[in-house]
Amino acid sequence: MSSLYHSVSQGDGSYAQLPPLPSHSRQSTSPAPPLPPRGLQHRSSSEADLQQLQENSLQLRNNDHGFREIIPLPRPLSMLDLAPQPTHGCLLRVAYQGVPGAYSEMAAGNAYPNCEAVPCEQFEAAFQAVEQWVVDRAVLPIENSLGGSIHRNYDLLLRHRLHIVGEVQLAVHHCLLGIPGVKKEELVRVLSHPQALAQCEHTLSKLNVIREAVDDTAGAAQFIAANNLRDTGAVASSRAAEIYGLEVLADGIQDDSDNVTRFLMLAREPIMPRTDRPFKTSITFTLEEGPGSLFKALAVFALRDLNLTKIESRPLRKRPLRVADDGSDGAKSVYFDYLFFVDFEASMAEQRAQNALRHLQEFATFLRVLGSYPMDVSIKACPTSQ
Ligand SMILES: O=C(O)C(=O)Cc1ccccc1
Repeated sequence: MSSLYHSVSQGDGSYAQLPPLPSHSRQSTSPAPPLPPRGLQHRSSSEADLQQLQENSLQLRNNDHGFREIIPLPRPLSMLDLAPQPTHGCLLRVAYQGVPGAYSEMAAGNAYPNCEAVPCEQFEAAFQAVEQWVVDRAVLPIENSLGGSIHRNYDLLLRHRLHIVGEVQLAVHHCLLGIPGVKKEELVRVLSHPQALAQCEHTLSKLNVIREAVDDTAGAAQFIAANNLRDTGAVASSRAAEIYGLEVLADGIQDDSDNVTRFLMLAREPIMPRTDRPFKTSITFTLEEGPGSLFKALAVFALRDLNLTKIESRPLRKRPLRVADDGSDGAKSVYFDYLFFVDFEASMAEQRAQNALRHLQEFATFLRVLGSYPMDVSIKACPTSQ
């Protein structure tokens, strides 16, 4: 499996290359200044202090001048190093697309309480901010219980080489926002993220307004407030109303009260898969064209009792069409070529998951593990205006 899944080391349960520590906490690799000859150094010769030094992974050795010097040794790993760090997230910087008040910002706060959420104009900027060490994580909305998959974001997952390190399921509660004093019947148009507009289709068609898609929900609210647009409303969160000084003209306007969006947390490095809590693994693969090829691919999971939670297919951008000979008469067929995305309930630390992917690798023409990460088994509530 090592060619499919490699992991390095790091904090918050994830394993990343550590940035340089501040100099006061860095263990020097250059030889420590020589200690005075024994006898003058009662402290270092005492049993307790020597033990302390050993605990600090230092070794005393006579140097060329007969002085004792400290040699740093690698500190043995303890169980504490292997346990995931508590996700205080206080030092984590998490990039999201949108402006404050966006649902992605809430998802970031749910995944990493006390993190610093960093707004980005576009997803591309959020991904690059992680890749260039400007931030530690990026948040990506990936699917919604009403609107389905956010296809563009599946494509982004593939274009970049970030790893999925977590997920958050947020119950999205949409409000219709407007300039204070405006009545919802006075609105001529409503701006929002396309997913939000789709999730409020029923309410918006009753209002008979023009719908306009913008990059994010809170950005729509900010735009209306900044331009004092009395004929325009925004579908956004009640938090966006507070931030931009808008009024909630209607609350809970999504077509179904069960409106849940799933967000992915992305990092430069994968996390160490574990088996002591429910994990999910996301993969993407391509298959040879032919009867039953997808059936065969899915059987590798069924055979090992691995529950699939999601399957999605996207046209293969670089090679969307395949022309094949159909028979002796020279007829040709044109097929669409697809990339499949599958999520299954297991950790890559489990033998059955490794076996399933080894099996799939035998006939998949491409296979990549996007991440193995703790499953969000709850649905987080989004703040409401009441
Ligand atoms: O625009 C936002 O606020 C987002 O975070 C994207 C989004 C839009 C609609 C539902 C969930 C997430």
